[in-house]
Amino acid sequence: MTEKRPHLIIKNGTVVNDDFMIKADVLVMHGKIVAVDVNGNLSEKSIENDEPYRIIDATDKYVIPGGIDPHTHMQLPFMGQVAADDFFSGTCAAVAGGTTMIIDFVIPEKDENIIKAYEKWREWADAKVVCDYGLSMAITNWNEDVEFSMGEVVKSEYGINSFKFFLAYKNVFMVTDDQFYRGMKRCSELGALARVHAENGSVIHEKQRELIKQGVLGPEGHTQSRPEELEAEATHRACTLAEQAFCPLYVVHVMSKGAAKVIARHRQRGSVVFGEPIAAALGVDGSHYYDPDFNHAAGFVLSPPLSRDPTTPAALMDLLACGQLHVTATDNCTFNCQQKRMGFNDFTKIPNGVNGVEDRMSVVWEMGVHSGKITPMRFVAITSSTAARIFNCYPQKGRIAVDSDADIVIWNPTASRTISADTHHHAHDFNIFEGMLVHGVPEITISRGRVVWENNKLDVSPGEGNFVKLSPNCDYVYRSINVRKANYHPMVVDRKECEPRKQKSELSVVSPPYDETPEAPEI
Ligand SMILES: NC(=O)NCCC(=O)O
Ligand SMILES: [Zn+2]
Ligand SMILES: [Zn+2]
Repeated sequence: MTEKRPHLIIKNGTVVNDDFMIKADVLVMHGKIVAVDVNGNLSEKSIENDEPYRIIDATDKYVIPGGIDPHTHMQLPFMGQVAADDFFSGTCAAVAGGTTMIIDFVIPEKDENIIKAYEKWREWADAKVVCDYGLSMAITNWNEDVEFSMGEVVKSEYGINSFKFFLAYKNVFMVTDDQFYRGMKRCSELGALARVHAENGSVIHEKQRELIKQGVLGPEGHTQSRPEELEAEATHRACTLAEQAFCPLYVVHVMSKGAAKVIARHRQRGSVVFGEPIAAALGVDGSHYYDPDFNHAAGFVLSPPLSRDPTTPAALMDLLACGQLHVTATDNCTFNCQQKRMGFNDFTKIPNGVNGVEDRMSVVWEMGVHSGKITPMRFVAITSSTAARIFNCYPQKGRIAVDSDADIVIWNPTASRTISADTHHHAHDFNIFEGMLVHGVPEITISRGRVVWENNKLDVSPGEGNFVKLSPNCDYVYRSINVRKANYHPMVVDRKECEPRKQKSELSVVSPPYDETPEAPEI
């Protein structure tokens, strides 16, 4: 084991954090960063006790914190199928693309105890992950058991600090507004973050029925049943209810300009709300739903759908650049062509979900840094550090600094590659970015000090990754909300001295005689 995992001296690279970049050497021992040296003095002499070490030359490369993908669904049972990427292939794809931590979702069935569901996910993931992972918990129902169990899973033995609510998928995962509000009040009590899938599930359900009746059966029905307005409406509702509940909110998969604008408007009013566009929305658009090939069109089906407006991907990147959107994720939830064919004659049965975990870093680099919109520092912020801050694992994750975990990527900004299902490390047989040329390539990925990806090859074993417990009461998301909560006092009007109300006959109110009542104005 020690032979396979020597200490690492990364020399001559440019270290990039979200707030500075500088030429420096980095020393990695026992899974941690133990030195960052701007004088270039690190050498084999830095290694104690003749232990095995390896020097990595990072000349002309960036040394960046490993990517954090805060939104994945590995091996998710969904719409009668199980997502093709399990925690092994999914995390293999992650590290091949420069991502060293994922946050996946426990999604209990409506009548399932959330602690039982949590244990199931841990069992699935612990045995298979090749990099670190955390969990977020979905709340798909509301009752006393759910309310109590939320309090349990935020305890340190479980390590959950965020809860996700679906306003879509009627009769499956969707919660009503009152359940959502109560859930967020509970989050606020517990110091947890609320996350939301924002779409109007009830109206979508109606539109799906209308379209099927009208004979629209193919994947084009998916986009037509989910107009962008229904994403914007639900996003506005979610932000409004979160404000009422004194709860910070994180909107997952922001897919449209309308939803992004809603987030910006609420932030302008002081709301603590974060927006997460995904790689799919930054790299491709919704024109694919009209492709005559069912397999192709169905391969792009996810919810909310990709925008039909071809200017949306660039607009979302602009908002990431200027700080109105905050993190990039993937919603990685992959299905084979065969699985997508479940909905051949009925688009409502096409399993929803696409890939992203392998290609996110390169797609964001291409659309952001290579296009000249953002700096490498902002790239680090939106692919890693801000997620670490929001989910309360910073600077353990998301930073190149002494004592941080050695989750590091040696990033070659001048290399390029063409994305393809033929070469990807996902378990499924389709890639929504097929044929896309991306500049910016993760040449080496290091997970807790282990080189897991190099020379286009994986060197991993299932179960090598660790579960990262995430604790509540994160200052980054709760500081201002806690002040607002403390300043809020419901108003009570003191009426103790009030006389009982007089009988109607005693009241001296003079109402005008009937014929003097002014006429209603004509419209
Ligand atoms: N997004 C999607 O289509 N599939 C995964 C489940 C979800 O996040 O909504
Ligand atoms: Zn979702
Ligand atoms: Zn999702």
